[in-house]
Amino acid sequence: MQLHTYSTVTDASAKAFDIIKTGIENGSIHTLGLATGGTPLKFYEIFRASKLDVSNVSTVNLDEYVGLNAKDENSYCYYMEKELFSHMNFKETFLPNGMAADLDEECLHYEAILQDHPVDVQILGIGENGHIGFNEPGTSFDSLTHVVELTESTREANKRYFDKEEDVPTHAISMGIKSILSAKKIILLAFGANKAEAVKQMIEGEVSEDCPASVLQKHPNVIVLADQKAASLLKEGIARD
Ligand SMILES: O=P(O)(O)OC[C@H]1O[C@](O)(CO)[C@@H](O)[C@@H]1O
Repeated sequence: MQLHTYSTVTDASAKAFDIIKTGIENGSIHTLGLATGGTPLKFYEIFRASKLDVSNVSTVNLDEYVGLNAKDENSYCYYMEKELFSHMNFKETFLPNGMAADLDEECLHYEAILQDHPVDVQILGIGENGHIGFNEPGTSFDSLTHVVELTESTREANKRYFDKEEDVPTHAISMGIKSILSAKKIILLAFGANKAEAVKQMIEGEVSEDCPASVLQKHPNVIVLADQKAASLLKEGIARD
């Protein structure tokens, strides 16, 4: 795992975009894995301002809430349209359908989409409890796309986007840990002091399902782009550049 630390979110996000831009321009990125939440907002701002030609690029998103339709401002589908897709010319874009009548069927369907669109680079955020996608602590490292019951800590962290706490969905569809690990390259963004403990566990902790992000230690090509606050609990002297 490589770690790069930056003094600003903008610098770290610009680095993430540089890597993606290079891959798209040299033809090595056909499918881009995308994330939602607060973390990648600056990355998307830089991305959409670039007006990069992405007509040969497909995207797959990590997750979607169950029960929110594409017009719901809190759905990840709405978020992606607003922050990126409506500004760009992607070939095709995929998110799990949280409105599917048969959610288990939808998980199989999404996993088939992932098989047809192997992810070249996956953008990830990290939850305060170490979750990646919506894979909460305890999720099997062998998991594929599945329906997740959200933990109280994740619902609490995400309630800032909703009018009322009870509006925060209780379930989501998420790519599984195994699905995420099949990406050829992973760029994890982590910003803010509230992510410092999760970043420490991810990088220095033992690889354990108690911290889903720790599984990234086993992936051969992971770059962590963190601000100094998120990296603040790491041991002095840990390899960084
Ligand atoms: O970027 P945020 O809003 O801190 O959220 C962290 C993670 O939690 C989620 O919002 C939910 O899984 C992810 O999309 C994100 O990577």
